[in-house]
Amino acid sequence: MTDLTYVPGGTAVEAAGLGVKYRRSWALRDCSFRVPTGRVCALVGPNGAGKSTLLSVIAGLGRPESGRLEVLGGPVGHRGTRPRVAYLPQDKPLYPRFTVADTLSMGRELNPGRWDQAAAERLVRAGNLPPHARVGALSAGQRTRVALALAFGKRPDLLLLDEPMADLDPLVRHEMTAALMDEAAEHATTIVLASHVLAELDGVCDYLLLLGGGRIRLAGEVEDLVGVHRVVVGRHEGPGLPKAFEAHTVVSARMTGRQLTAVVRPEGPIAGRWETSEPTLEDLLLAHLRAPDVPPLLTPSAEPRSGRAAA
Ligand SMILES: Nc1ncnc2c1ncn2[C@@H]1O[C@H](COP(=O)(O)OP(=O)(O)OP(=O)(O)O)[C@@H](O)[C@H]1O
Repeated sequence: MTDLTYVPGGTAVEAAGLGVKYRRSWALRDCSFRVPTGRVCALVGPNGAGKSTLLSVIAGLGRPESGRLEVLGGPVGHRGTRPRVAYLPQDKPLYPRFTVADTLSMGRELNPGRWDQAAAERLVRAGNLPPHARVGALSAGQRTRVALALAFGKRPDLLLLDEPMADLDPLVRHEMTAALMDEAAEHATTIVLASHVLAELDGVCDYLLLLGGGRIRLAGEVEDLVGVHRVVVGRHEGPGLPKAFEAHTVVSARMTGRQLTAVVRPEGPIAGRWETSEPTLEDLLLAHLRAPDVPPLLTPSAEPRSGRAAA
C-alpha cells in the first residue's frame, strides 16, 4: 500500500527517468530530480524546454510515458494527494461570468476542509477588486490576482505556478512575491514557480530546476549551485580559451576587447592572474542558458532517493 504520510522535511516531488510525449515527440526525456518539501523552487528554461509540461504532469494532468513521478509521497494524481496540490497554469482558467465573490465561493465548495477564505479575500481586497465585479470584465493582471487567490485559498502543500507574474505591474509583482514568500514561510508550502524573469528569482527562490531540451540541466539548492561556479575576469590574447581553463568546466565565455569574462565550474584553483567572484543567480542562469551542452549538475538533495525507474 502507498504510504501517503506527510513527512516534514520530506520530498515534495521526485522524478526518476520521467518521460512525457506529445504524439511522437518527447517534451520531457529521462528527467530525474527531487524537490524537498518547504522549498521555493524556480523552474527555468528556454521556450519549449518543457516547463509547462512538467508542471502539468506534476499537477496530475497528462500521463508520463515513462519513468516514475511521485508527488507529496504518493504516485502522481493519487486521490489522497490531489487536494493538497494547487496548479495555476499560464492561461489561468476562470469562469468569466462568475463574479469575484462567486469564484471564491466555488473555491470554498471545491476544497472542503482546506479552504482559507480569509487568505483568499485578503489577496482580492489588496487589489481593490470589488467582490461583485465579473471576472470577464477584469484586466489580465486583475484576473491573475483572482487566480492566485484561488490557489492560495486552497492552502496547498504544493503550489505549482506557471509564469504567474507575467501580466502583473511591477508593484503588484512585488506584493505577490512577498505574499508567496509569506505563504512558504508560514505554512511550509513547497512552491514550484516557472519564470523567465531571472532577476526576480534571486532572493525569492532557494531551489532551482533548470530544464533544457526536455532534460534536467541543473537541480538543487540555489546557494550550492551558485557556490560551485565562479565569474572569472582577466586579460586574454590569442584564439580560444586560456590553457589554464582546460582543467575546468567553462559554462560560457565572452571577450570584450582583450578582457575575457567567463562563468566557470572550477575543479580547483585556476592558474594565472584572474579576478574571480561568485555569480548572481541571474549570471549563472544566463550562462547555462547560453550553453546547452554543459554537463548537468544535481546537488545531493536533488538526486532521487529511490533509484531510477524503468519505463
Ligand atoms: N499540446 C501540445 N501538443 C504537442 N506538443 C506540445 C504541446 N504542448 C507542448 N508541446 C511541445 O512540448 C515541448 C515543451 O513545451 P512546454 O510548453 O512544456 O515548454 P515551456 O518550457 O513551458 O515553454 P515556454 O517557455 O515557451 O512556455 C515543446 O516542444 C512544445 O512544442
